[in-house]
Amino acid sequence: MALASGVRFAERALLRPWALLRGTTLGRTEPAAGGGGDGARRFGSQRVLVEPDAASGVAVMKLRNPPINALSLELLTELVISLEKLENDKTFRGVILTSDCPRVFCAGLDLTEICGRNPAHCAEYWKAMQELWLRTYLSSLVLVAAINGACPAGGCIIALSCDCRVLADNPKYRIGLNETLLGIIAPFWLKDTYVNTIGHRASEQALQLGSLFPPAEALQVGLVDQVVPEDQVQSTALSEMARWLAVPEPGSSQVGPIFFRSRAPADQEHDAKGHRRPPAEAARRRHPELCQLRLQRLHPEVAAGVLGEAPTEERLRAVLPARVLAKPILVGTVALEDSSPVFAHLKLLRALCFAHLPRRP
Ligand SMILES: CCCCCC/C=C/CC(=O)SCCNC(=O)CCNC(=O)[C@H](O)C(C)(C)COP(=O)(O)OP(=O)(O)OC[C@H]1O[C@@H](n2cnc3c(N)ncnc32)[C@H](O)[C@@H]1OP(=O)(O)O
Repeated sequence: MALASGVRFAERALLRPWALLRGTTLGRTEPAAGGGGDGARRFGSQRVLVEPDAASGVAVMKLRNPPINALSLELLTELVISLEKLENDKTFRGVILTSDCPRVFCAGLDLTEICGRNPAHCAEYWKAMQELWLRTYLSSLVLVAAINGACPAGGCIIALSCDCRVLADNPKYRIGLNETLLGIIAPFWLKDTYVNTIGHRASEQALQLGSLFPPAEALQVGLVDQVVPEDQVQSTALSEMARWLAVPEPGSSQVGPIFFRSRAPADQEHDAKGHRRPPAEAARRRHPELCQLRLQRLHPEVAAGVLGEAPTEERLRAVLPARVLAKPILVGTVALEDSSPVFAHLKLLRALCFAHLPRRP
């Protein structure tokens, strides 16, 4: 949610996602649907459509990377840029995140970005993913997720990074962190995000089992705040947004993501002169491990030994999309440096570990 109003992401140099973009048109501006009589203009990029309403200070941001809104490097990058653009525009205080693709909110990481790619690409991809997480989780805007489709894995993380979640009541629209079923072990920050939302025991169970919750269960466990008929998702999200924005000067109080989402000692939040650090820098100080993530090409046996048991080919074949498996798999693993202070906590650092599988016959 909103941070102190004067606090913005000054540390832009750390977030230079446009450098990652290849062949993407950004900043296209066109009249908003419905006339845009208030002067608000629709803008966006190839994969992110932004419909701003200057009068209410709320923008609707739609993911449109068909068919399933997989988080490709381009989509991650364009999301970061679009959010940054709105954060920099004082007109806007809230964003509703939703999908422009039927039946899917977001399928999570684009597995084609990490299968059969070289370590440099995987590292670039992993970094972009973390940047989006930091950008959403520590956003100075109120973020409401209008979840109008399936919401597994990375899609769920995006939703969890929002202040509030409204899910369409369709049993096919399941939500949760199913990473373990893919042989991906949740990094600590992903686990923490789950715990912060649904509590320790529920997270322990859900993460380890890779549970995907249908709407009623998602509501019961606290993963979403409202479940409503599909045609009411958008309007409910707008009502929720109004409720959050009704709080005077959200973020100028001590109640905001920094308050709730960190347990940082004061010296990580403030510099020697007592000035509040930019949120991205504060987050990096709290979690130096984030900066230390390195892609290492580990020998499969080493990966299995260091990172725990590698998933079997049968298991992966059962869950991974056929298109992904058609490519030579993997890739290696993302792990923390040996020198990381948390290296001992294996459960937390088994970040992204796939088995080394032979080419599909
Ligand atoms: C804030 C930053 C993010 C932090 C992220 C932290 C880490 C997250 C880890 C992950 O996200 S790993 C990815 C896990 N994702 C999944 O398990 C989703 C798998 N997909 C599905 O469950 C379904 O596809 C769906 C999303 C429910 C949609 O079902 P639908 O029946 O509508 O479509 P499909 O026929 O299944 O798929 C269409 C097409 O898309 C391919 N595909 C599906 N998922 C992915 C994916 N994640 N990456 C790449 N490609 C994917 C699928 O293979 C089909 O391809 P085809 O060529 O048409 O056969």
